[in-house]
Amino acid sequence: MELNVDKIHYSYQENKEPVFENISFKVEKSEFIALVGPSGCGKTTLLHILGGLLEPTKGQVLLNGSNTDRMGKISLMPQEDLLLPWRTILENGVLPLEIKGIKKEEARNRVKELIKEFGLEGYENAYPHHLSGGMRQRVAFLRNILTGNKVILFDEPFSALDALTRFKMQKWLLKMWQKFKPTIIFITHDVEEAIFLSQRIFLLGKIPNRNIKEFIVPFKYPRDNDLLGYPKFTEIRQAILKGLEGLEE
Ligand SMILES: Nc1ncnc2c1ncn2[C@@H]1O[C@H](COP(=O)(O)OP(=O)(O)OP(=O)(O)O)[C@@H](O)[C@H]1O
Repeated sequence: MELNVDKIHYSYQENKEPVFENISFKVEKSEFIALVGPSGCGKTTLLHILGGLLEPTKGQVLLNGSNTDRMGKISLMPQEDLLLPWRTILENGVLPLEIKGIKKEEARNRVKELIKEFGLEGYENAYPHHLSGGMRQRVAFLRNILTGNKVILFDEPFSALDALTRFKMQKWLLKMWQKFKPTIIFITHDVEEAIFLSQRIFLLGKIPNRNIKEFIVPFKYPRDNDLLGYPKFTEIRQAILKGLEGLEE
């Protein structure tokens, strides 16, 4: 699904300084976009608008060209995985299918198949607290894939993970993205993570800039560790860091 953000403004309260004004951008079907910016610039607010949790004060968000209700069509993945602690991994996985009214047996079989693909085999009957942070994120992502939503918004999903798990999860996410082809918008504070994962990076400005600066990441997929040593990687990182520094002046 493609997303078209058309001159949106947002204020949490009337007469208060807006979080942003006049933001426009377009995201193509199956694109991977990273969203970076200084703390408090409005990244989460923007994600909540895209996901339909908030409505823009002005402007509109079009999903495949239409101004329909976005809730239920776009998935939001926050840092906390939102798994139900009293349900096993299998039972957590079947939730979106249960909601769609799919028969129990069929739902369980579909989830079991995916559990394998998501590297969670053997954990079907475990509870979320038995799993590592990275594994819980996989279950959360599996659940999002089962909703059938073609746009997935990530709000710093890996920031609580240790460096090695995080790197493994980045590679895993890219693999899953290539397989299922959702459109992804991914907030991160980590510039290297943004470059490693995405095709384009949006740097969200701060008051009074409040606009979006775009960086193209030209590397092909699949991507691997050696990317971090490429001169072009360093060049993009420097350009983004310079952009971030410029916002602090
Ligand atoms: N519910 C709310 N009511 C009023 N103001 C809010 C609310 N949520 C966020 N804000 C304000 O809106 C601005 C943008 O916040 P937001 O959380 O979107 O930024 P962010 O870029 O995601 O920040 P961070 O990187 O620190 O997570 C901040 O000034 C914040 O204080």
